[in-house]
Amino acid sequence: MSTALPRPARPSIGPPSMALPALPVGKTRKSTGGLTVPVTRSTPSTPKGGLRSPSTTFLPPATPAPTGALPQPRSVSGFNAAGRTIRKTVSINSFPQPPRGDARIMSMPPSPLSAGARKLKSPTTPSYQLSNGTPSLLNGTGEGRMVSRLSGARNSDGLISVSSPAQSRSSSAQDSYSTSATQYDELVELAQHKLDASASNRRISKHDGKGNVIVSVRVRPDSAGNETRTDGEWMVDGRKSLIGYNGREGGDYYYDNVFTTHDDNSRVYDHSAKRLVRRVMEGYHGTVFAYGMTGTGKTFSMQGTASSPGVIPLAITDIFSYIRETPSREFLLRVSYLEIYNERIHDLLSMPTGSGIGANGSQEEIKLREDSKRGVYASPLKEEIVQSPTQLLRVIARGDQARRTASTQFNARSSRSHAVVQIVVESRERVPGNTAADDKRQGLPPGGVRVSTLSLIDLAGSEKAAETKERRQEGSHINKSLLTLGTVIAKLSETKDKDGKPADKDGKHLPYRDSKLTRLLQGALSGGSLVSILCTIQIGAAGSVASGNTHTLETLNTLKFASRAKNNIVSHAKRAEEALGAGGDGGARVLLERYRMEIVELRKELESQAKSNTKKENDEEQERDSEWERAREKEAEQRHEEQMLEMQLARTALKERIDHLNRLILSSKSTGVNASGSYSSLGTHPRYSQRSSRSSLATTFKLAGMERTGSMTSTSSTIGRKSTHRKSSAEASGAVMDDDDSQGEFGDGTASLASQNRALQADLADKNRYIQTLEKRLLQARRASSSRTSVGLASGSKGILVGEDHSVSALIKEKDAEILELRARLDDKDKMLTALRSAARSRENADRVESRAELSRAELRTSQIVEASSGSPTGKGPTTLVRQVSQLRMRTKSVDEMSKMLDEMIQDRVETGQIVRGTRGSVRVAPGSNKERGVLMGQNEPPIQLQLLTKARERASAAASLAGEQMQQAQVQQAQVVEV
Ligand SMILES: Nc1ncnc2c1ncn2[C@@H]1O[C@H](COP(=O)(O)OP(=O)(O)OP(=O)(O)O)[C@@H](O)[C@H]1O
Repeated sequence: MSTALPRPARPSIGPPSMALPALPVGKTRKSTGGLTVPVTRSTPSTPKGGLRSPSTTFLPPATPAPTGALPQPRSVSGFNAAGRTIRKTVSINSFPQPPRGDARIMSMPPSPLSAGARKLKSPTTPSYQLSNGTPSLLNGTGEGRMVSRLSGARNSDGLISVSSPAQSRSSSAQDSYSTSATQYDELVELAQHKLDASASNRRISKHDGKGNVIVSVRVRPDSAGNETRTDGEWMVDGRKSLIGYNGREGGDYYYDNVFTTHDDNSRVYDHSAKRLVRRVMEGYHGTVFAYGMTGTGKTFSMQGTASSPGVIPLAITDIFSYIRETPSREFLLRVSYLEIYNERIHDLLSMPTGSGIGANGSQEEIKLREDSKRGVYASPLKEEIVQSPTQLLRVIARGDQARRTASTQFNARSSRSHAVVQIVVESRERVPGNTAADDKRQGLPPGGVRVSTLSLIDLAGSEKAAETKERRQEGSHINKSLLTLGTVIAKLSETKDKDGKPADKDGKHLPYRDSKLTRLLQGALSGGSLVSILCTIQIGAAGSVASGNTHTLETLNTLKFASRAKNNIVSHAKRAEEALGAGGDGGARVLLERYRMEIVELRKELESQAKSNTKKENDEEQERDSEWERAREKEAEQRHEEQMLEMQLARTALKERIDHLNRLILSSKSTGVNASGSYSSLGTHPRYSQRSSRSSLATTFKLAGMERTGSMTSTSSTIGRKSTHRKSSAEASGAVMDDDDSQGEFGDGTASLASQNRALQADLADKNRYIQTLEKRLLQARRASSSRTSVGLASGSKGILVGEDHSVSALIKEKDAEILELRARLDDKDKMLTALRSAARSRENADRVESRAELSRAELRTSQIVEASSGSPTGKGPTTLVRQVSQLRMRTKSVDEMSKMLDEMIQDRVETGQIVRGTRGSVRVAPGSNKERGVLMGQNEPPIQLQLLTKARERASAAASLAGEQMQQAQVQQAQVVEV
């Protein structure tokens, strides 16, 4: 959506460029030293203390103005009512609104300045009914039209027709300022509507681009803060936007705005830049620059102070206000800040702050490039995207810090470089009804992006002379670039060369390339931009520095520069076209579009990532769950295995213990039970193991074998046959007691008893150790179980672990019970052994008595036999036979006694219900007996005691029958012997 602004016709009467005063070059100024203040003070009609009325004060000189004078000679005839109206139209502030269709077609003077010039030419031209103005983008809403009624109203306030004292004017000026431009615009708008209907036949030139250029002059107060004196050569009239100089080369200079010393920065901004800034936000390029001699207030006007912000901060405020007020579009702002110092471009945003002069040696050289779309631009240049006024101001303040300043003759902090703040505004229309989120979701570009640029330039001040070499060098560069600027502006025309490029009136190239400044301003000066030029002057009081001849010349030069700029610069600024997509017009520069596309892409990527992430998360969660399940199962398995292991261990331990006990019992049998099945008297209980060795030995002797007793008897009776007895004893032992290993290596029973004692004690120690080991294991199992229980409780798996704990506890209890039972069994054995010992003792006593009697009887019989049959043919003596018979009898008796004793014990058990006697004499464990369970641990075997008892009994029976047979054989032999 581009708006082709009307290209204004060149002013029919332009300032004669050839007659312009020299530009601010030192030498020139020196040569023009003769431009002294004209002796116009003598003008008798100048009212004292007040601004001279144009009609009375600024009479045209008797002689025509010098040829070099600007074409705004004072004209008395021009200041009639009509002239006032005309003058008013000169002010760009009162310019009407931008062109609107047919309403713009009005027969108006094409340009404010040309109107002024026309006024000079036709001073008696009657005033226009419609106060006109060049159709301009910078004139608010008036669009270049103003009804005479309005003019009349303005006239009626006496601002134009009646010159007022300075004080009166200044207060009026203030009033004027307090009446906002917007209000004024509204009035004009109202008038325009009325005009549209009635004046459609009137046409204004749509082609006068001068309305797009505003030239203002600001007068700085003197250093003492005094009001600018208007007596003498100078006259400043803010309302008339007039500066009159009464001296040599003097004249009246009319501009769009003349700001007096009373006008503050806010007013300056409102009238010179506000509308331009607004147009930039609408898509036009705009350039504001301050031009003037050093120390006249350029920086003060552009930057201002904290209490009185200048054009730059006020523009920034307006930019963001516009963005706020325009919800239908979205904006992106980026800012760059460069300076041209000694004809080199430096990026002020890339320089370290406070670097001062010459501290940028390491910076990459920035060059000016040209592009058909962008025009002339500096590259590489840092651009910062800003999102708030504060941020933007901070960026600019940072650049200010880096800017070069130095003290000069007229300014303690003089800018030594041209500084260019460039704010690039990208904007795009939002699709109606769609929120930004919708746009992003759909990924549809809602519209093209429009890019416009606002350049705010604070030029370095022209300077005549400098004290130091450095200042002189700076000054020469500054002056050269300003001279080139003035030259270009002076040569500006609508003429194009054969290539279609702007050329001067003679068709020659314009010297834009002669300086970096003009090259950079080329786009603005050649009409592609709205332009506002603020020229600052100081015409101070008499006696001040500013009142010197040189200073006056500089001031005049500034005024002439401003006049030329106003007359020559023609702006055909067009609203920038909207670039569709990143590849459209504007190309890669359109960051907004790029960002938007990037956002859309990123959003898509994010969504797809989010989807895949969600899926991945689900998968991971499932994986985690299954892993957790697996871990739990594994843990449970491990726990189960541990439990099984513990149980196995416990079972193994118990089995071992049972085996051990069984071994002990068997060992007891082997050591303590003789061939007739009697038991060793040594118990497993410690207290029994500590019994006196004498008792044990005695018992063992009795249990070890009857041949031992026999041996003793034999020894005691037949000392001379000791060796024979021993042999016989060994034979008998080998024949009768095959399983008796308790006799020891010496076979005398004494050594065996000692070794038995040792073995039993060792067994006892083993058992104790074993019990301790078992107790330790149980303790460990308890601890492990309790720790698992606590862990299980902490992890919330109460049920399982508590259950497990119960099973472990039950196991422990069971094991405890088993231990108790084992102990009880040991006690039982001890008791049994004690009983066996006592029985053996009593039997031993009885045996002694009986054996003595038997011995005497046998000896008696033997002696009788010997006497009856001397010299036996068998070789066996009758004494040996008798002894054998005696031994057999004793053994038979002993076996009987043992059997009897065992029967008694079995009977005891039967009575106590521990065992049940079968029908054929067999025994078995009583069902439900605790001991059975304790001993057998679930095995279907009879208890060890019973096995032993049964076995002993069987052996005893076998021994008895054997003894009986032997006895019978002995008796037969004896009978044979007797017969023999
Ligand atoms: N309108 C004004 N009202 C009050 N003080 C002003 C005004 N204009 C300028 N000054 C003061 O004058 C001094 C010089 O002003 P400034 O630095 O803006 O001049 P300049 O034109 O930028 O000079 P240079 O070209 O050397 O940088 C500053 O101290 C500033 O405060």
